[in-house]
Amino acid sequence: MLNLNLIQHCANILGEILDFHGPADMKLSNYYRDHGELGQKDRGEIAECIYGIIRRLRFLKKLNEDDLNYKKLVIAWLIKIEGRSIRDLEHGLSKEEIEWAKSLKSRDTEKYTWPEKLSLPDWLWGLLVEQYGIEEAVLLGRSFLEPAKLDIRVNTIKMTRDELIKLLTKEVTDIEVMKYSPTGIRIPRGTSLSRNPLFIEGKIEVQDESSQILSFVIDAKRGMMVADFCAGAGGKSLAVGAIMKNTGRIYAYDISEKRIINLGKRLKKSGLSNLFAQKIKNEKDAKLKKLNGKFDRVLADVPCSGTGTFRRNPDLKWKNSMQDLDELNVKQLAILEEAKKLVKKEGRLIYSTCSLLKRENESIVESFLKNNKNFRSISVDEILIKNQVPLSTGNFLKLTPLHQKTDGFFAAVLQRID
Ligand SMILES: C[S@@+](CC[C@H](N)C(=O)[O-])C[C@H]1O[C@@H](n2cnc3c(N)ncnc32)[C@H](O)[C@@H]1O
Repeated sequence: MLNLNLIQHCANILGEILDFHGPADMKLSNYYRDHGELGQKDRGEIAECIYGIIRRLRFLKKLNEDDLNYKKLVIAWLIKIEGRSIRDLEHGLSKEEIEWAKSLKSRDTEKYTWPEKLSLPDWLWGLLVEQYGIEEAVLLGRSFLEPAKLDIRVNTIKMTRDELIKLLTKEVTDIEVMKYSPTGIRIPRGTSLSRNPLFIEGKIEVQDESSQILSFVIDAKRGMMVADFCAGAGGKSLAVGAIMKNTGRIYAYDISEKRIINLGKRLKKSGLSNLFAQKIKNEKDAKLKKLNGKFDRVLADVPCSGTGTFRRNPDLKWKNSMQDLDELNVKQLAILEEAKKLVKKEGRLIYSTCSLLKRENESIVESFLKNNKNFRSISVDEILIKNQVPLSTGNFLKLTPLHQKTDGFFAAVLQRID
């Protein structure tokens, strides 16, 4: 619960974050760095408040009559979402602010539209309703408002999940064994791990359950050649490397130098020696040519709207537009068209996004299959069964925070059949 002395800090941070230039978590870290007087507990409470406000920004702005007065946004969040009483807040507020806070009580929020109540942009609400129907869209919208717990993957190169649980029980009270991923546990959000020896020694990684499940969908076997086309900082490459028990070879590519450098740092502590990371200029980089037709598995975890990750990255709600979605669609198909060239005969191309939108998922796969008759979609369910993942979502992997309590995620497995 927010200590009221921190209200002004929260208002200052909102002033920096709400232009939505740059990631919210980075701006928050920068603020903490410039305000060394804020202790660990204060930082936790501030983060809770800031993310709570970004999650419900549209609703809170509406209450605020669209006035971007940052302190009032914090007050509205405290009163309407956190249920704090006005008397509790009084000593930190001016007379005018107290009067305004009192007026909040009488606002009739029932008459707000669904996207206002659920704090979603109209364009996205339209797509969700079209795809899921209004009832499920409302439930999905509500699920985006629930903050996610912290998901951990055990690095099975170094220890088992049981060993991890035994060790962690001493310091973390509420540990859940993941329902689907055989390598994961879920712990309370806000648990600080950066100085934990398990993290420093590469025995654990922070990774959402959906991404852990994907690493089993890739179905990489010992000794295989695997390419991770959009590897980012390597979360999925590292997980696959461990599943392959440090055999075979994984080539991880990304256009972002910074992410490839971060991957290198994580790789060092992972204990893996089967992973090679390289920066590429773009999906047509000449480096890739000599590897055409060489891979058993090629993952294209393409850039997307991130609609599946709103619980963790609520600022994404306010960063994308319909036009961005059009541009993303072009890029997604272009990457898939280049990634396919790396797949060998009988090999598999895995297309994935952390999006809930058909336009970025099924529609891209459909277009691809239409133009590439030498690929066919194979059942994700069957792969999951073989890998002892107790989950069934049909031909494609389709996860949502509403149904599986994971980030929203999509994957299709496309086998080369010529
Ligand atoms: C969804 S993220 C990947 C996340 C990553 N697989 C992980 O598990 O952390 C998409 C990545 O694609 C990269 N990217 C964007 N355009 C690309 C391209 N043309 N070729 C390769 N990677 C690209 C971005 O830099 C970003 O890291």
